[in-house]
Amino acid sequence: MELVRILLSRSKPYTGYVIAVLLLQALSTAATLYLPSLNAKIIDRGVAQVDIDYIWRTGGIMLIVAFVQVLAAIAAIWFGSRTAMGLGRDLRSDIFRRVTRYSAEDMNNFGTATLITRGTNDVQQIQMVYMMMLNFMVTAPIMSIGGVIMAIREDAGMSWLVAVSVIVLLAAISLIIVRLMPLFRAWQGKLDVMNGTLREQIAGIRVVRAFTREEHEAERFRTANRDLTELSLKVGQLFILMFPIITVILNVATGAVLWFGGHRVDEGLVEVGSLTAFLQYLLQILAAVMMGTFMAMILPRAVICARRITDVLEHEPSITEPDQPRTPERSEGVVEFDNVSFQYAGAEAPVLHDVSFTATSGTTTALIGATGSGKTTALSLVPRLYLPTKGRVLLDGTDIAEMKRGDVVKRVGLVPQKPYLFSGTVASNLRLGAPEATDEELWNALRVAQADFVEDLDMHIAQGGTNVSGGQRQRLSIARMLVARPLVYLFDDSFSALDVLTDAAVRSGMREYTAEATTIIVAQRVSSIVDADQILVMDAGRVVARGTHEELLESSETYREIVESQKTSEVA
Ligand SMILES: Nc1ncnc2c1ncn2[C@@H]1O[C@H](COP(=O)(O)OP(=O)(O)OP(=O)(O)O)[C@@H](O)[C@H]1O
Repeated sequence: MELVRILLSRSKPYTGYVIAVLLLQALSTAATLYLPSLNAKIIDRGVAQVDIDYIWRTGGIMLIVAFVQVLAAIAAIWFGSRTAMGLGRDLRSDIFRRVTRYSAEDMNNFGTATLITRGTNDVQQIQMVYMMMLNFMVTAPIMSIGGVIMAIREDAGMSWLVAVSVIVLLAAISLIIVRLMPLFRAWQGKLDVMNGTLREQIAGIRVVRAFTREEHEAERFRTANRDLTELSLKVGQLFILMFPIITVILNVATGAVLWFGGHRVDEGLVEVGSLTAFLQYLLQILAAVMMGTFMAMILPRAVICARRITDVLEHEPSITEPDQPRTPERSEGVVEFDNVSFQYAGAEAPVLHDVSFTATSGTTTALIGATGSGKTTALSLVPRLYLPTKGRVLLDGTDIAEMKRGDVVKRVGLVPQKPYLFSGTVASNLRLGAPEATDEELWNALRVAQADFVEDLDMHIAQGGTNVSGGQRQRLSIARMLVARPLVYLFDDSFSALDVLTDAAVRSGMREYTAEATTIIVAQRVSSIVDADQILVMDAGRVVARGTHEELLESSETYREIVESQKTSEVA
């Protein structure tokens, strides 16, 4: 079972701590078990025979035992917490490390939201169960078995009372738990729905406002929220029921012990002190039973979480490092697509079919075509975000599948369609690919990328770059790539948020960077690519025409249509 595997394998670094917890808990429980029998002695010998000296002495021992019990319990919890928290930290960092090795395809398959939940909430569940296990694992068995032995030693004649109380308590708690479990499972589902709704609404708040859908969305959220609340109330009601029921059982058990015990004291079968001790042992046994049932209640959830975490940790990234990596002998940045086809995992048909072209250094290759024709997909094969399902992508003559990821990334820079900025400053974002870049280099890249809104390199950038506009984000991410100075520059529709004049200014400024490099541009606007050395016209995943702007105007009907459609829209 995954939970056992996770706990056993990951406890290894904390073996010393785990042993300490177990020993300390054993000590603390033994002390707890010892106390009632000392109490019995004080009553039966000290009080009954008015032996003040004996009362003092045994009372002193009780004090020391109680002190040891408290100290051992505190220390056990301290070691237990450190172990459980340490295990949680290790798990989280392993999940993080594994996820950073995932390819784009793996990320698509899992989904960001669930990976976050698994790395936070699920780990927390495991931590909690582990912490309880460490503390109950020793306490509950010792307390229940030891309690039974000690109780029988005090008065064997009433042991049937222990059996009856345990059975009644178990039956009552089980009845409640059986009704709670499905509610718990449903609750997890409802929580997911509410989180999902909330996430979607916050992320899409602008669209909601733009289409004045606030009322509709509020209603959707209200429903999700109400479902969760109703279920939580049901869970709460059962929980509330649990406490009075347990209290009643404990009190009835106490009453029964006093009733039957009282008669036995009358008959001289047992002494008062032993009766008191018996009562305390009975309560301890019932407490141990409650611990056990509580564990049984939270265990299934942890089992599910462990399974979800194991799925992440054992998922082999779909793109792995080659066993014998090859490094290209040249460093020119020549990109070659050799009969490349590509199909997304789970998709019904390929989105690229037999794409072949070569982009050499010092030249610009442009991809143009209808929405969904596969331009972005083709571009994302260059930095090895995906591997082709057929054919090869070569970088300086070497298949990128055979290169180390680091070697590919060093040579290739991509400005994605939706650029992402990290929380920090302009400088920290620009230095992402070149940590040693000087301020001067940053300013130069900003100037070329027309990011003239930046007045200070320490300007704050919010998570995701949400405190700058879409166009500004694009300029910053262009600057970020310029700073890294790769051999291959990939622009995925990176100029779309720029106006025509800025677009032209950026492209002409970039020549000082890209003169020797290979540039591949995906563009919607023909004006962005008229100067390109070769233009590939894509349609439904195929390259249907290639050539310069002039050549294509002559030869390609599709290209002419694209040019015409843009002229019409410009006039309009
Ligand atoms: N992660 C994915 N999983 C499955 N199919 C995908 C995925 N991403 C894109 N596709 C599909 O692949 C096809 C090509 O998409 P791609 O993004 O490469 O097109 P594009 O030419 O760049 O479009 P646009 O100009 O709109 O950016 C589309 O039909 C799209 O539905």
